[in-house]
Formats: sequence, structure tokens, C-alpha cells
Amino acid sequence: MRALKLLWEVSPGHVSGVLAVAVASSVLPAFTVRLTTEAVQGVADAISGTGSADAAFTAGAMLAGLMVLSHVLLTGRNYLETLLQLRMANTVNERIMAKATRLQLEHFEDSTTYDQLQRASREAAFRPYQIFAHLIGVVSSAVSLAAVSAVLLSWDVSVAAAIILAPLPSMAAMVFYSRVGWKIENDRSADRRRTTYLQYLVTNDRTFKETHLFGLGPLFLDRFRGMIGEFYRVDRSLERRQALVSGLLGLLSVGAAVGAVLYALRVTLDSGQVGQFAGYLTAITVVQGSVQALVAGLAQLYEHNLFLGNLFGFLDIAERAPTSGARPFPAQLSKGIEFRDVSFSYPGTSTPVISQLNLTLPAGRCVALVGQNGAGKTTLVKLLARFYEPTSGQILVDGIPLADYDLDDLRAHIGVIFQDFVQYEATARENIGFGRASALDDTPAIRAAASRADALSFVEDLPKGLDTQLGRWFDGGRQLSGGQWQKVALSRAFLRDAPIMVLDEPTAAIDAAAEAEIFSRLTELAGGATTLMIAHRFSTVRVADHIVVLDRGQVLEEGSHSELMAVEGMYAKLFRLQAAGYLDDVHTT
Ligand SMILES: Nc1ncnc2c1ncn2[C@@H]1O[C@H](COP(=O)(O)OP(=O)(O)OP(=O)(O)O)[C@@H](O)[C@H]1O
Repeated sequence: MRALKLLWEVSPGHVSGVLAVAVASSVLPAFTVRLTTEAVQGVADAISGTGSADAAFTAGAMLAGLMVLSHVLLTGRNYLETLLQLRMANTVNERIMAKATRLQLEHFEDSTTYDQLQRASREAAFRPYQIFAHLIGVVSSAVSLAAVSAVLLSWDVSVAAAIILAPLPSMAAMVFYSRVGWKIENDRSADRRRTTYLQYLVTNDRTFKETHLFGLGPLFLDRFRGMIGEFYRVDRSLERRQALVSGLLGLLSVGAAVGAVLYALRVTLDSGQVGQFAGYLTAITVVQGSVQALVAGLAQLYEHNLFLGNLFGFLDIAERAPTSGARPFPAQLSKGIEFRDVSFSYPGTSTPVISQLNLTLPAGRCVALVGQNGAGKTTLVKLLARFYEPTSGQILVDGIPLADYDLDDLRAHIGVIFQDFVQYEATARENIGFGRASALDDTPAIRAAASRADALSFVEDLPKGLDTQLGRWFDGGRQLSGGQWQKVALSRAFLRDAPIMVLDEPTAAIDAAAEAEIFSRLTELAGGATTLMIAHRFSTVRVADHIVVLDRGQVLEEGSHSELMAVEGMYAKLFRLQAAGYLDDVHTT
């Protein structure tokens, strides 16, 4: 029902058109039986001299008319069906994408979602339409059956019953195997994703260098072959069993039809009514065909329904959007951000990644967060953007809990560059403008943001300037260097002009001169924003007003660079370690 509702929503006009044509075509076979009977009997009467040839010609002409009509209806139906199918596939894909945009980060950090997505998108685009098509098939077969079996029933009830009931065992087998096939496909969704991932690894520029240098192509290809080979073996065994069982059971309906023909032969020899014999033969063929189509259609409907369950399963994933407050987010912070006793464990895990953390980011200042890999730095950013909620404790902005602010407004007021920032295969203008989509056409603002991140000069040197396509995936694209991409991402963050800036390893790929230039002017560049900067390079960290050392989700020490050096703790140790590396270099050159 849900699939049909979806189909109706997509295009009521096309659905009604297809239905009307289908109903019209399904009553035609009954006329064919009737006219065939009349035509053959007319011919027999004309030959034996008991009637005129006119009756035969009239019936023949009407049969010809029926054929033309049936052809016209079929063409019209194909046309309408194709359009409906296209619209349906578009709608389903669009709904899957729309749903994905409403899911939370935690969904995409969980493999179950990927399995559901894989199951939904693999079959979903064509299944709803197939449900409709098979439903029409089932209805029109049922109508044809009802109309034509009246002829058979009036003739002999037991023969009609045998023809109608004989295909049922093979239908039961089809339903059974549909379910087995569906279960096999669902159970392998993780493996299917693995094959897609292996394909991805060998088919794009981002993985090319490493996979080729490490000679991984043959290994991945072997794994891919192994997996699809295994899929094939399992599918073949299923198809074999299915063909054997339904083939054997199908013999029952062949037997019933043969019996009916022999019976009709016997009866006609006694009655001498040749026309009736022709009518019976047509009726037997139509009834047998309709029953088989009905049975196969019902089994298919069952299978489509199972697969559609996957689509609806995905569309029904609880979205768990964090509750949004009503308070507008301040354009400029007056007090700052405070993490108060914040603890957090990722969903499905019990180990706290953040433990009773207390941390203040004063308004308009730049706080640097340092700490070993896995200390919880990026996790703090995810909490600040409300991608996750703290397990306990609170995050306050200007003294007000984060959850009280309007969620979209909160996110609109955070300018961010993530460690794994996105390289959009789009123009330079879009790459920067996506930071504030409303400013996509605001060239002066985009240029200003690019200039703040030291990206303007190389962007201007591109063949079409800001309108040059970046990356190599689309026509005319220009590839940037790693550091240039990072500068573009930094421009995107600057374009936002947000009261909170989050810079997670913002200059990891940027050359030393540009980095020094950016950081010497960071306060000016951040435009008075409250800035949280995550960095491993201490040259970067030094410029911060306040430095916080995070260790296993807790603040280990904090203060200014000189204060932290004075306490001779972890910061001082790490700083000296890095500095010594640089000094060694100085001595050797
Ligand atoms: N989605 C997740 N589910 C479960 N655990 C996670 C998830 N994301 C991160 N973690 C774990 O949380 C801990 C903190 O990770 P986080 O990314 O915050 O570290 P980080 O300090 O930013 O590290 P790095 O310096 O390497 O970027 C790590 O132990 C990591 O394995």
C-alpha cells in the first residue's frame, strides 16, 4: 500500500492512464475467444453449406479490429509506463538523498546505516514501479481469467478447476524462493559494500598513488573477484534449486492443460461443433496463460514487497535530530564558551572519551588545544557543533546552555575547517562560497576571504580565476596542491564571518612562510571571533592567547606559552622535543 501511495504521489495522471489502458486491454481476450468461436464456426458452416460466408467475414473483421486496438493500447501503455518508471526512480533516489541529509553524524559513524543505505538504494529505484506493474498484471490477468473462465466453467467445472488450481504449487515454490533470495541479498549487504569499496579504491585519483605504489591493484582485484565469485556461486545454486522445483511443479499445469485439450477434443468429436472446439482451445490457452501470469505476478509482488521493506526501513530510520532551542545565536560572544563538567562516550561504547572536562574559551580570544592523538580534541568540536550531546555536564555559550539556542542558527555561527576538510569537485568560487551559500555570487566577499587565507594569488592565477573548476573529476578541472586546497578550505571558514571559529589542524599542509603569515595575523583574520584551534605544530600553538593540554579527555594543564613552559609539564616536554628537532636541522645545515 505504501508503495502504491508513493506511486500515486509521484504522478496521479500517469497512474490513472496506465490503469485505464490496462483494464481496457484485459477485457480484450474474452472478445477474442467469442469472435474466434464465431469466425471458425462461420467458416465451417460456409464450407458445409449450412450458412453464408458473411458471418465468418464479419467475425474475422472484428478480430482484426481487436488486434489493432490491442496494439494501440500496448503502445500507449508502454509510453505511460516508461514515464512513470522514470519519475518513480527519480523520486525514490531523491527521497533517499533527502533522508540522508536529515540523518545525524552518529548514523554515518555506524556501519548499520551503511548497510541499510546499501539495501535501500540497490533495488529501491525500480521496485515501487514493479509493484505497480505487477499489480496491474495481476489485476488484468484476474479480469481476463474471470471473463474467459466463464466460458470454461459453463463447459465443464472440473476441467476449469484443474486448470486454475494446477499452478498453485509452483506459486508456493516461487514465494518460498523469493524469500530465500531476499534474505541472501540482505545478508550480503556488508559484502556488497566491500566490493563497492574495492572498486572505489582502484577507480579514483585520491587513492591511485598509494594503491599503485604499494602494488595493491592485483590484491584488491583478487579480493573483488573472490567476493563476486562467491555471490555468483550462491546465486547459481539458488537459481538451480528454484528452476528444478518450479519446473517440476509447473508440469502439473501443463498436464492440466493437456488433459483439458484432450477432453475438448473428445467432446467436439461427439458434438460436431468445430467452432466451439476452437473457442475452447483459445479459452484453455488464455486461462492457462492468465493463471500463470497471476501466479507469477503474485510471487513477484511478494518479492518486491520484501525489497521495498528495505527502502522503507531506511526512510523510517529514527532521525534523532537534537532538539533545537528557540534562542537566536549571538552575532558576537560577550562571555565566551564554557565546557562545564562535560563527559562523553560515543554511542554504543562505554569508555568515556571526554571525562568531567572543564574548559573556558573566553570571548574574542584564541584558545589552542594540544594533546596526543586520540586525546579527544576533535570530539570536543563535535560536541560544540551538537553533532553529539554530552553524556553528562553542559556546554554554555555566554552562560546559556547550547541546547537553548536554535540549532541551525548555532551551526550557522560556527566557521570551521576540519582536519579532514572537503575538497569539493566544484569551482574555486563554490569551494569558498559553500562557507556561506548566500555569498556565492558576492565576489568581493569571496575574494576577501581568499585573501585572508593567502589563497587569492593562486586562485587569481587559475585560467578562469574564481570560476575555475577545481579537482580532476570534471571537465576542465585544475588540480591544486595539498596546501592550496587547505588554504581554500580556510578561506571557506573565513567567509562565514562567524563569532566562533574552529580550526582543526588548519595549516598542517601549508608552507612555513604562509603559515607564519596567517598566524601572525590570526586575531585580525578571525575578526574578533572566539577561536578554538587544534594543532600539533607548536609554532602554530604559540600564537594562541591560551593553551590547553588535553590528555585522555581531561585538561592536563593550561596557561600561556610561557606559563606552561615554566611549569615544565607535558607541554614543555613536547615543545622542547619539537624545538630540538628543528634545532638539529639548523645545526646540520
Ligand atoms: N565515532 C566514534 N565512535 C567511537 N569512538 C570514536 C569515534 N570517533 C572517535 N572515537 C574515539 O574517540 C577518541 C578521541 O578521538 P578524537 O578524534 O577526538 O581525537 P583527537 O584528539 O582529535 O585525535 P587526533 O590528534 O589524532 O586528531 C579516540 O580514541 C577515537 O578512537
